[in-house]
Amino acid sequence: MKLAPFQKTFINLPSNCTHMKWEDWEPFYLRIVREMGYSIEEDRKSAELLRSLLLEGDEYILREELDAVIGRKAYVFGAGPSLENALKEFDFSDGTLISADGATTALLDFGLVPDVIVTDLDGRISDIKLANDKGSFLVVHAHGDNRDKLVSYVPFLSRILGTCQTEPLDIIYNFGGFTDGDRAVFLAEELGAREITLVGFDFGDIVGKWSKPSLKEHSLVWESKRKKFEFARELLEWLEKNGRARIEYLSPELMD
Ligand SMILES: Nc1ncnc2c1ncn2[C@@H]1O[C@H](COP(=O)(O)OP(=O)(O)OP(=O)(O)O)[C@@H](O)[C@H]1O
Ligand SMILES: Nc1nc2c(c(=O)[nH]1)N=C(CO)CN2
Ligand SMILES: [Mg+2]
Repeated sequence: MKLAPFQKTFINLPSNCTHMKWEDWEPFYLRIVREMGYSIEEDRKSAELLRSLLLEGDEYILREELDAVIGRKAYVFGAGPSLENALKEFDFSDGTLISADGATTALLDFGLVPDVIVTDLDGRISDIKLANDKGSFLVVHAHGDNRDKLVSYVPFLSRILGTCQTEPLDIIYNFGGFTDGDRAVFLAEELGAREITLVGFDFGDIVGKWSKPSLKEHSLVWESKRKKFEFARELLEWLEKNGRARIEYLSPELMD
Protein backbone atom coordinates (compact mmCIF):
# COMPACT_ATOMS: atom_id res chain seq x y z
CA MET A 1 0.00 0.00 0.00
CA LYS A 2 1.36 3.40 -1.00
CA LEU A 3 0.96 6.29 1.40
CA ALA A 4 0.26 9.83 0.25
CA PRO A 5 3.62 11.61 0.03
CA PHE A 6 2.84 14.12 2.75
CA GLN A 7 2.45 11.27 5.24
CA LYS A 8 6.06 10.33 4.66
CA THR A 9 7.35 13.48 6.28
CA PHE A 10 9.24 12.20 9.29
CA ILE A 11 8.70 13.87 12.58
CA ASN A 12 10.49 13.03 15.76
CA LEU A 13 7.66 12.16 18.07
CA PRO A 14 7.74 13.92 21.41
CA SER A 15 8.38 11.49 24.23
CA ASN A 16 4.99 12.20 25.83
CA CYS A 17 3.21 10.95 22.73
CA THR A 18 2.71 7.41 23.97
CA HIS A 19 0.91 6.50 27.14
CA MET A 20 3.65 4.25 28.44
CA LYS A 21 6.34 6.88 28.11
CA TRP A 22 9.97 6.00 27.60
CA GLU A 23 10.63 6.90 31.24
CA ASP A 24 8.02 4.33 32.30
CA TRP A 25 9.28 1.66 29.92
CA GLU A 26 13.02 2.05 30.44
CA PRO A 27 13.18 0.54 33.95
CA PHE A 28 11.16 -2.50 32.79
CA TYR A 29 13.36 -2.83 29.72
CA LEU A 30 16.59 -2.65 31.71
CA ARG A 31 15.33 -5.39 34.04
CA ILE A 32 14.25 -7.49 31.03
CA VAL A 33 17.62 -7.30 29.26
CA ARG A 34 19.42 -8.13 32.49
CA GLU A 35 17.18 -11.05 33.41
CA MET A 36 16.86 -12.47 29.86
CA GLY A 37 20.47 -11.82 28.86
CA TYR A 38 19.61 -9.65 25.83
CA SER A 39 21.92 -7.06 24.29
CA ILE A 40 20.62 -3.50 24.07
CA GLU A 41 22.99 -2.85 21.16
CA GLU A 42 21.58 -5.83 19.22
CA ASP A 43 18.04 -4.66 19.95
CA ARG A 44 18.97 -1.19 18.63
CA LYS A 45 20.56 -2.60 15.48
CA SER A 46 17.42 -4.59 14.83
CA ALA A 47 15.26 -1.45 15.10
CA GLU A 48 17.54 0.30 12.56
CA LEU A 49 17.35 -2.74 10.29
CA LEU A 50 13.55 -2.81 10.39
CA ARG A 51 13.49 0.91 9.61
CA SER A 52 15.69 0.39 6.52
CA LEU A 53 13.65 -2.58 5.33
CA LEU A 54 10.39 -0.67 5.73
CA LEU A 55 11.72 2.39 3.91
CA GLU A 56 13.03 0.23 1.06
CA GLY A 57 9.80 -1.74 0.74
CA ASP A 58 7.29 1.12 0.82
CA GLU A 59 4.70 -0.98 2.69
CA TYR A 60 4.97 0.72 6.05
CA ILE A 61 2.18 2.58 7.76
CA LEU A 62 2.12 5.27 10.43
CA ARG A 63 0.18 5.03 13.68
CA GLU A 64 -2.61 7.24 12.37
CA GLU A 65 -3.58 4.49 9.96
CA LEU A 66 -3.96 2.00 12.82
CA ASP A 67 -5.79 4.55 14.99
CA ALA A 68 -8.57 4.27 12.44
CA VAL A 69 -8.61 0.45 12.63
CA ILE A 70 -8.73 0.03 16.40
CA GLY A 71 -12.13 0.79 17.88
CA ARG A 72 -13.25 1.49 21.42
CA LYS A 73 -13.74 -2.21 22.12
CA ALA A 74 -10.98 -4.67 21.29
CA TYR A 75 -10.25 -8.35 21.82
CA VAL A 76 -6.63 -9.36 22.14
CA PHE A 77 -5.95 -13.05 21.51
CA GLY A 78 -2.99 -14.79 23.17
CA ALA A 79 -1.82 -18.32 22.42
CA GLY A 80 -2.76 -20.01 25.73
CA PRO A 81 -4.55 -23.40 25.71
CA SER A 82 -7.95 -21.84 26.59
CA LEU A 83 -7.99 -20.03 23.24
CA GLU A 84 -9.60 -22.91 21.39
CA ASN A 85 -12.64 -23.21 23.65
CA ALA A 86 -13.02 -19.46 23.77
CA LEU A 87 -13.13 -19.34 19.98
CA LYS A 88 -15.73 -22.12 19.98
CA GLU A 89 -17.99 -20.58 22.57
CA PHE A 90 -17.88 -16.81 22.32
CA ASP A 91 -18.82 -14.24 19.76
CA PHE A 92 -16.25 -11.53 19.09
CA SER A 93 -18.05 -9.60 16.40
CA ASP A 94 -18.52 -6.42 18.46
CA GLY A 95 -14.85 -5.43 18.67
CA THR A 96 -11.55 -5.07 16.88
CA LEU A 97 -9.70 -8.39 16.69
CA ILE A 98 -6.01 -8.24 17.54
CA SER A 99 -4.03 -11.47 17.56
CA ALA A 100 -0.66 -12.03 19.19
CA ASP A 101 1.52 -13.81 16.68
CA GLY A 102 0.89 -17.59 16.95
CA ALA A 103 -2.74 -17.04 18.01
CA THR A 104 -3.39 -15.99 14.40
CA THR A 105 -3.31 -19.67 13.37
CA ALA A 106 -6.14 -20.53 15.79
CA LEU A 107 -8.25 -17.58 14.62
CA LEU A 108 -7.86 -18.60 10.98
CA ASP A 109 -8.88 -22.17 11.88
CA PHE A 110 -12.12 -20.69 13.23
CA GLY A 111 -12.71 -18.59 10.15
CA LEU A 112 -11.70 -15.31 11.78
CA VAL A 113 -9.27 -12.91 10.11
CA PRO A 114 -7.70 -10.62 12.72
CA ASP A 115 -7.85 -6.88 12.05
CA VAL A 116 -4.33 -6.54 13.44
CA ILE A 117 -1.54 -9.05 14.12
CA VAL A 118 1.20 -8.18 16.59
CA THR A 119 4.26 -10.31 15.86
CA ASP A 120 8.00 -10.73 16.14
CA LEU A 121 7.60 -13.11 13.18
CA ASP A 122 8.18 -16.35 15.08
CA GLY A 123 4.61 -17.60 14.74
CA ARG A 124 3.62 -19.70 11.72
CA ILE A 125 4.66 -17.32 8.96
CA SER A 126 2.46 -18.88 6.27
CA ASP A 127 -0.60 -18.05 8.41
CA ILE A 128 0.59 -14.52 9.11
CA LYS A 129 1.09 -14.00 5.37
CA LEU A 130 -2.32 -15.53 4.59
CA ALA A 131 -4.07 -13.25 7.10
CA ASN A 132 -2.10 -10.25 5.83
CA ASP A 133 -3.23 -11.06 2.26
CA LYS A 134 -6.81 -11.23 3.55
CA GLY A 135 -6.53 -7.75 5.08
CA SER A 136 -4.87 -7.99 8.52
CA PHE A 137 -2.61 -5.10 9.40
CA LEU A 138 0.75 -6.19 10.82
CA VAL A 139 2.62 -4.73 13.77
CA VAL A 140 6.11 -6.17 13.35
CA HIS A 141 8.50 -6.01 16.29
CA ALA A 142 12.28 -5.72 15.97
CA HIS A 143 14.54 -7.25 18.61
CA GLY A 144 18.09 -8.54 18.70
CA ASP A 145 17.05 -12.14 18.05
CA ASN A 146 14.82 -11.80 15.00
CA ARG A 147 16.95 -9.91 12.50
CA ASP A 148 17.11 -12.94 10.20
CA LYS A 149 13.30 -13.15 10.18
CA LEU A 150 12.93 -9.44 9.47
CA VAL A 151 15.23 -9.75 6.45
CA SER A 152 13.51 -12.89 5.16
CA TYR A 153 9.87 -11.92 5.64
CA VAL A 154 9.34 -8.15 5.75
CA PRO A 155 9.85 -7.73 1.96
CA PHE A 156 6.92 -10.11 1.35
CA LEU A 157 4.46 -8.55 3.80
CA SER A 158 2.15 -5.54 3.50
CA ARG A 159 0.63 -2.78 5.66
CA ILE A 160 3.31 -2.94 8.35
CA LEU A 161 3.71 -0.77 11.42
CA GLY A 162 7.20 -1.18 12.89
CA THR A 163 7.90 -1.37 16.63
CA CYS A 164 10.98 -1.80 18.79
CA GLN A 165 11.89 -2.11 22.48
CA THR A 166 14.74 0.43 22.39
CA GLU A 167 14.37 4.18 21.82
CA PRO A 168 11.73 4.79 19.10
CA LEU A 169 12.90 6.00 15.67
CA ASP A 170 10.83 8.16 13.34
CA ILE A 171 8.73 5.35 11.80
CA ILE A 172 9.55 2.68 14.42
CA TYR A 173 7.33 3.01 17.48
CA ASN A 174 7.62 1.87 21.07
CA PHE A 175 4.23 1.80 22.81
CA GLY A 176 5.59 -0.30 25.67
CA GLY A 177 5.18 -3.99 26.42
CA PHE A 178 7.43 -7.00 25.96
CA THR A 179 5.90 -10.22 24.62
CA ASP A 180 3.67 -10.18 21.56
CA GLY A 181 0.63 -10.58 23.81
CA ASP A 182 1.15 -7.78 26.29
CA ARG A 183 2.56 -5.51 23.54
CA ALA A 184 -0.69 -6.00 21.66
CA VAL A 185 -2.62 -4.78 24.72
CA PHE A 186 -0.37 -1.72 25.10
CA LEU A 187 -0.87 -0.98 21.41
CA ALA A 188 -4.66 -1.27 21.67
CA GLU A 189 -4.73 1.06 24.67
CA GLU A 190 -2.46 3.60 23.06
CA LEU A 191 -4.47 3.60 19.84
CA GLY A 192 -7.77 4.26 21.54
CA ALA A 193 -9.34 1.03 22.82
CA ARG A 194 -11.05 1.57 26.15
CA GLU A 195 -12.54 -1.87 26.75
CA ILE A 196 -10.01 -4.59 26.11
CA THR A 197 -10.82 -8.27 26.62
CA LEU A 198 -7.89 -10.68 26.78
CA VAL A 199 -8.59 -14.13 25.37
CA GLY A 200 -6.19 -17.08 25.67
CA PHE A 201 -3.99 -15.23 28.15
CA ASP A 202 -3.57 -18.18 30.50
CA PHE A 203 0.13 -17.74 31.23
CA GLY A 204 0.75 -20.59 33.76
CA ASP A 205 2.62 -23.85 33.17
CA ILE A 206 1.31 -24.79 29.74
CA VAL A 207 2.31 -23.03 26.53
CA GLY A 208 -0.36 -23.18 23.83
CA LYS A 209 0.53 -25.21 20.75
CA TRP A 210 0.13 -22.17 18.46
CA SER A 211 3.01 -20.38 20.15
CA LYS A 212 5.81 -21.83 18.03
CA PRO A 213 5.68 -23.64 14.69
CA SER A 214 7.85 -26.37 16.25
CA LEU A 215 5.23 -27.22 18.93
CA LYS A 216 2.89 -30.03 17.94
CA GLU A 217 0.83 -29.88 21.13
CA HIS A 218 0.34 -27.77 24.25
CA SER A 219 3.67 -28.05 26.09
CA LEU A 220 5.14 -27.64 29.53
CA VAL A 221 6.55 -24.15 29.92
CA TRP A 222 10.32 -23.81 29.61
CA GLU A 223 12.46 -21.48 31.70
CA SER A 224 12.90 -18.52 29.32
CA LYS A 225 9.18 -18.61 28.45
CA ARG A 226 8.25 -18.62 32.12
CA LYS A 227 10.31 -15.46 32.61
CA LYS A 228 8.63 -13.90 29.58
CA PHE A 229 5.20 -14.70 31.06
CA GLU A 230 6.20 -13.13 34.40
CA PHE A 231 7.23 -9.87 32.74
CA ALA A 232 4.11 -9.91 30.56
CA ARG A 233 1.86 -10.26 33.63
CA GLU A 234 3.67 -7.52 35.46
CA LEU A 235 3.40 -5.18 32.49
CA LEU A 236 -0.32 -5.89 32.13
CA GLU A 237 -0.82 -5.13 35.82
CA TRP A 238 0.99 -1.83 35.27
CA LEU A 239 -1.35 -1.02 32.39
CA GLU A 240 -4.44 -1.93 34.39
CA LYS A 241 -3.36 0.57 37.05
CA ASN A 242 -1.98 3.32 34.85
CA GLY A 243 -3.80 3.01 31.55
CA ARG A 244 -7.09 4.43 30.35
CA ALA A 245 -8.76 1.16 29.35
CA ARG A 246 -10.83 -1.35 31.26
CA ILE A 247 -8.94 -4.58 30.88
CA GLU A 248 -10.62 -7.90 31.55
CA TYR A 249 -9.68 -11.53 31.04
CA LEU A 250 -11.96 -14.07 29.47
CA SER A 251 -11.13 -16.45 32.24
CA PRO A 252 -10.03 -20.04 31.59
CA GLU A 253 -12.36 -21.04 34.47
CA LEU A 254 -15.24 -20.15 32.18
CA MET A 255 -14.05 -22.80 29.76
CA ASP A 256 -15.10 -26.49 29.71
N1 LIG B 1 -0.13 -20.10 28.13
C1 LIG B 1 0.22 -19.33 27.09
N2 LIG B 1 0.83 -19.90 26.00
C2 LIG B 1 1.19 -19.13 24.96
N3 LIG B 1 1.02 -17.79 24.87
C3 LIG B 1 0.43 -17.18 25.90
C4 LIG B 1 -0.01 -17.93 27.05
N4 LIG B 1 -0.55 -17.06 27.93
C5 LIG B 1 -0.46 -15.86 27.40
N5 LIG B 1 0.12 -15.89 26.16
C6 LIG B 1 0.38 -14.70 25.31
O1 LIG B 1 0.19 -15.00 23.94
C7 LIG B 1 1.27 -14.50 23.15
C8 LIG B 1 1.48 -15.42 21.98
O2 LIG B 1 2.56 -15.04 21.18
P1 LIG B 1 3.84 -15.98 20.91
O3 LIG B 1 3.57 -17.31 21.46
O4 LIG B 1 4.24 -15.84 19.52
O5 LIG B 1 4.89 -15.35 21.92
P2 LIG B 1 6.19 -14.43 21.81
O6 LIG B 1 5.86 -13.22 22.59
O7 LIG B 1 6.72 -14.27 20.42
O8 LIG B 1 7.22 -15.27 22.64
P3 LIG B 1 8.39 -16.20 22.11
O9 LIG B 1 9.47 -15.24 21.76
O10 LIG B 1 8.67 -17.07 23.27
O11 LIG B 1 7.84 -16.94 20.92
C9 LIG B 1 2.46 -14.44 24.09
O12 LIG B 1 3.30 -13.36 23.75
C10 LIG B 1 1.83 -14.23 25.48
O13 LIG B 1 1.81 -12.86 25.83
N1 LIG C 1 16.25 -9.53 22.33
C1 LIG C 1 15.06 -10.15 22.41
N2 LIG C 1 13.96 -9.42 22.63
C2 LIG C 1 12.73 -10.00 22.65
C3 LIG C 1 12.59 -11.39 22.47
C4 LIG C 1 13.78 -12.16 22.27
O1 LIG C 1 13.72 -13.41 22.13
N3 LIG C 1 14.98 -11.51 22.24
N4 LIG C 1 11.33 -11.94 22.46
C5 LIG C 1 10.26 -11.20 22.57
C6 LIG C 1 8.91 -11.80 22.42
O2 LIG C 1 8.58 -12.55 23.46
C7 LIG C 1 10.32 -9.75 22.77
N5 LIG C 1 11.64 -9.23 22.83
MG1 LIG D 1 6.20 -14.21 18.63
